[in-house]
Amino acid sequence: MQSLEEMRKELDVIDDQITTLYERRMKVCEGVAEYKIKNGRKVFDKTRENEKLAAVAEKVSTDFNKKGIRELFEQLMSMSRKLQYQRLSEEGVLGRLPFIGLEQLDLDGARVVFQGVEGANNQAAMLKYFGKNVKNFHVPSFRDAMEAIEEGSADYAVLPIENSSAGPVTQVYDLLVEFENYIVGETVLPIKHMLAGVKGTTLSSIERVYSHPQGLMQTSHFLDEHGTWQQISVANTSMAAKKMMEDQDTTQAAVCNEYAAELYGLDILAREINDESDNSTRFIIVTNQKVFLKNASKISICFEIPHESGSLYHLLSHFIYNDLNMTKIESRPVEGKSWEYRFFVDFEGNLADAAVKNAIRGLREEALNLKILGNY
Ligand SMILES: O=C(O)C(=O)C[C@]1(C(=O)O)C=C[C@@H](O)C=C1
Repeated sequence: MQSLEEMRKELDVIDDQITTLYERRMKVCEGVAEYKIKNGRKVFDKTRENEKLAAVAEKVSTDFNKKGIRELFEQLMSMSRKLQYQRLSEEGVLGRLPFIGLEQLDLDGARVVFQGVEGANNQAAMLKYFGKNVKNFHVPSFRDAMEAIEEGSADYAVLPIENSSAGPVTQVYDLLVEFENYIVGETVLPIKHMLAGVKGTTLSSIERVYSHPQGLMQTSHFLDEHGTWQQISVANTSMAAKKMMEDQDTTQAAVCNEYAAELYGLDILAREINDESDNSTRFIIVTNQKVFLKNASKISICFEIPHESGSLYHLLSHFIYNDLNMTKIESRPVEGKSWEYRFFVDFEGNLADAAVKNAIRGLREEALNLKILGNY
């Protein structure tokens, strides 16, 4: 039997050959890129790649090696594509993205819509971002807020997108796909939940507790201690508070913020019942124009992927090869396609950066239905 040293020497010789061949292959790919730039051809050619993968798998013997050689060539062709996108970027033929860069947002006389009623956390987020003199109105649902912007009755909407303890506000993710509205800003607000009821309500008189599903989730430890209370979801925490005022019923209570409790004349029965003491929610600012701030530093996109092994891995490699820092990934089911998912990715960058254009070009060619949700 050969010694380990001898086998390693043999591997070194083989690897030298592979390395030389790799460089030679990439040199040819540079030529392919030049050809494609000149002739306006797409970099990604799925048919050619599939033919290549089938051909190389034919040339090796065992199932293990067939799988291995496919993976190796998937990787080689993926590197080749990245090199080609880079050449396209250097030649300035990446194309323009349909977003207009602005020095600042047009906030003059802006009308802002938020979901809920007076006292909602959405309202507090709006006041934080736009200041207390902002012209505003509220609507019953997130969908209504999206529609208000789309049809132009509001210029901006403020929508919650994620909570530090309860996670994503999934409905807002889905609406971002459905509507031609774009994220232009974000703000994070600490959220402190109170348990509030009308005068005379006590912890022992409560039978039902009302709040937004996120409010119920974010206070689940406290609510679990009162397991007999029925938990009822309503559209907004402040709507729950308003309902308490309207019903004047001591068998029910609301999970809402302190301002809403005060506004609707409720007593606070328990303070800061949120599971996490630093509970906070991130809100996005949405508009109907494809604009971004020139100093924006975060991009949100979403895309579907072919239902094939390795698809997500290959798509995400566009971030790695363009040195882009991915900060978040979420997935949501695709409507009408059971067990297929749409991915939402946030990464650092500005739409004017070459690296970003390069990554988006690659993602657009290889993903299905890529949508840029905003740069902010
Ligand atoms: O043949 C091409 O068109 C190439 O760009 C080369 C190559 C490869 O590396 O083999 C790379 C990307 C395409 O998706 C298909 C194949």
